[in-house]
Formats: sequence, structure tokens, C-alpha cells
Amino acid sequence: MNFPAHPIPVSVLTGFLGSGKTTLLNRLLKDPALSDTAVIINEFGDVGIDHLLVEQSSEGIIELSDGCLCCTVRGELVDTLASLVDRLQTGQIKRLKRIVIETTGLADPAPVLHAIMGHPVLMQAFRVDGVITTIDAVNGMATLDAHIEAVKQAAVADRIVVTKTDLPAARAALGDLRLRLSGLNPAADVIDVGDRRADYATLFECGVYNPETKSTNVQRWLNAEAFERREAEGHHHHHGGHGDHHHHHHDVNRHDASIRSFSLKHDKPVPFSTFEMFIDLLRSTHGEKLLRVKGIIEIAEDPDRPLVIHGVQQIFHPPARLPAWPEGKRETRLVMITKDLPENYVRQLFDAFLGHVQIDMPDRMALTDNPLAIPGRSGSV
Ligand SMILES: Nc1nc2c(ncn2[C@@H]2O[C@H](COP(=O)(O)OP(=O)(O)OP(=O)(O)O)[C@@H](O)[C@H]2O)c(=O)[nH]1
Repeated sequence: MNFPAHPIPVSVLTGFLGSGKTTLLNRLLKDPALSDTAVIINEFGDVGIDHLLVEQSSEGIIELSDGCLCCTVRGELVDTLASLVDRLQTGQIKRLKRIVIETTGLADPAPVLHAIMGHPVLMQAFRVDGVITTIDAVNGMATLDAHIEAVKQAAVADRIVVTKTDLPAARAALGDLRLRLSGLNPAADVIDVGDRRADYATLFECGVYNPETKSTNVQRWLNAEAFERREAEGHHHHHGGHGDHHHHHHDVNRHDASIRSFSLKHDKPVPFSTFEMFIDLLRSTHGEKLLRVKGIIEIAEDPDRPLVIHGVQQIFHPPARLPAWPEGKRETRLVMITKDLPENYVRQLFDAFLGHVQIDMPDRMALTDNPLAIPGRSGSV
């Protein structure tokens, strides 16, 4: 199989049943920037596939009137992606600039990301650009309360689009919903569907590196600053006398207690093997709890070219190198969204590996020899 000159970006559009995925996508597809885009409806054989697009795609892949391509998944997502590459190579498809995969409302987006990130062949042809999640402003709070899938969809997103904000019933809940979403996932840009920013430029090109233009945008991809801002605000609430607001914040987030989002920093170069051991240990012991991990790492052996890591549960993209450090500080930064895995636990493990010795934590040697020595390993985390 010959691969496209540059990996084709894949965007995953997710969101609970009826939250407005198809409505948003149909609007976006009118933008000429999304011409030569293939749309895959990820059916998973359950419910609610979108009739409009499916009807149009009875041949599997067709040209839409605006020049977009559209296909539907009838079998495995992997087969569909592989066949797209085939058709590109045999000239059946002339150009394919992007793929958008719309998941069903009940799906956990992780398996969709795994289909690309974890496949040795596909990951050379495609790159995960980002996850866009729609949340309905009217029903969003109740949906998040009742369905952990909806919470996960919001937690793994790079962009969250709040839909149905035009409805009068949305107004009362909007403030709390936005607060809750930024509590779940501080790094995701939360955009109102009626906002001019709910467009191609904001929702796509979320990746850290665009091989076509050779441009990097770490700030936009990692958005570690959002965690720092939140930490600063949390501190302010504790000490600044804004007790009511703080209480309110907790109240809004009380249902999401199992989800944690936090950032880790380190200001010295890290030997590659040390960092690798840290990630390997974390994913082998708690992989399914790592909803999303992104990071930029200063590796001791090659400190001028930062290592980029990107994981969804146990599956990590093969680590990539950026040609140089982006603007701003040179330091290791990781952002993590976890489920049932406390921040303190991960932080202590990180510190143990990176050499901050703590009295009540086994050091790196002890942890590598015996992972059972990690506090919480036996299920208490
Ligand atoms: N007023 C209003 N209605 C919307 C908006 N977005 C979607 N809807 C309506 O909500 C309903 C569901 O929208 P869809 O776009 O089909 O939602 P979906 O997430 O694709 O739904 P499933 O594929 O069933 O999961 C439709 O009746 C839409 O017209 C919005 O921003 N405002």
C-alpha cells in the first residue's frame, strides 16, 4: 500500500443522541474549506444513524453537490478507512483532504480513536486531528447526570459545541452547563453553536503538527494554560473570600466526581527511558482510566526537539518529534483527563519517576521492580 504524501487528518464528531451532530456537520460541509472531505457515519450496528447522509451514500462513497465526499460504515471502521486509501491510490477518489467520523450518540469515542491510533498501517495514512463534541444546551445537564458516555464525550473533546442555544429554554441552564464543561475539560474550547467561531477554522486543525504546512501549534493543541488558569482561580476562591462562587462550582460538578483533569509540569530534561517507564507503568496498570493524555516532553538525549505524546486509554500514538520548541517556555507539560484515577496518585508517580523523592512514595527503582508498590495499585484509587 502506498500512502498519501501526508497523513490525512481525521476529525471525530461525537455527542449524545439528538445533540445536533448532523445539523452542525451539514452546516460545516457547506464551507468550501471542507470540500474533498469524506464523512463516515460510524454505525456500530446500534441506533440512530443519520438518514440524510446514509440515503445519499448508498454507493458507499459519493460526491455531494458541494464537492464533498460521503460514505457510510457498513462493517468495520478500519475496513472503511483502508478502502478509502485504496480508492485514493487507484484514482477512484481524486483528492481527500480530510475525514470526519460522526459517531452514534451512545458511543464512547475512544474505540474510534483507537481504530486509527492503534492500527500499524492506518496510522501512517491518517492522523487524529481532534474530537469535536456537541452538547445540547437544553438537555445537556440532565444528559450528563444520567449518562457516563456523555460525560466521557465531553471529557475527551478538543472542541465542545453547545447546541440549541437559540431555544428560550436554554438560557437558564447555559451558565451552569458551561461551568460544568470547563470543570470536566478545561483545555477544550467551549463554543456556542450560534457563535461565528463555530466554523471550520475553530473546529478543525486541532492537531499539534500539520505536516502539509510544517506548522506547529502547541498552545492551541495542548492548552496547558487553561489548567494553570483554573488552578489560579481555585486558589483565588480558597483565599479570596469568594466562598459562594466556589461552593456553586462544586455543586455544578458534583456528578462528575469520577473524572479528573489536571496538568503536570517539569522544568528539567528527562531521560527518554525514564519517561517511557512512567507512561508504560501508568498505562499498563490503569490504561482504561486514562481518557486522554497529551504532552510535550523535553527529552535529555535530544532536548532541542520536543517529544509529543498523545494517548487515549492504553493506546498511544507513536511518539513524534517536533523540529523545534514552540514559542514560550521550554518545559515538559502533560495534560491528563482520567476516570476513577485521582490526580494525586498520578502526580506522585510522576514525581517518583522524575526524581522528586517523597517520604511516603517508593522511588523509581522500587516501582519498576515491583509495580504493586504503587499506592492504590490494588484498587484503592
Ligand atoms: N433549535 C435548534 N434545534 C437544533 C439545533 N441543533 C439541532 N437541532 C435539532 O435537534 C434535532 C436533533 O439534531 P441532529 O442534528 O439530528 O442530532 P444528532 O446528534 O445528529 O442526532 P443522532 O444522530 O440521533 O444522535 C433535530 O430536530 C435538529 O433540527 C440547534 O442549534 N437549535
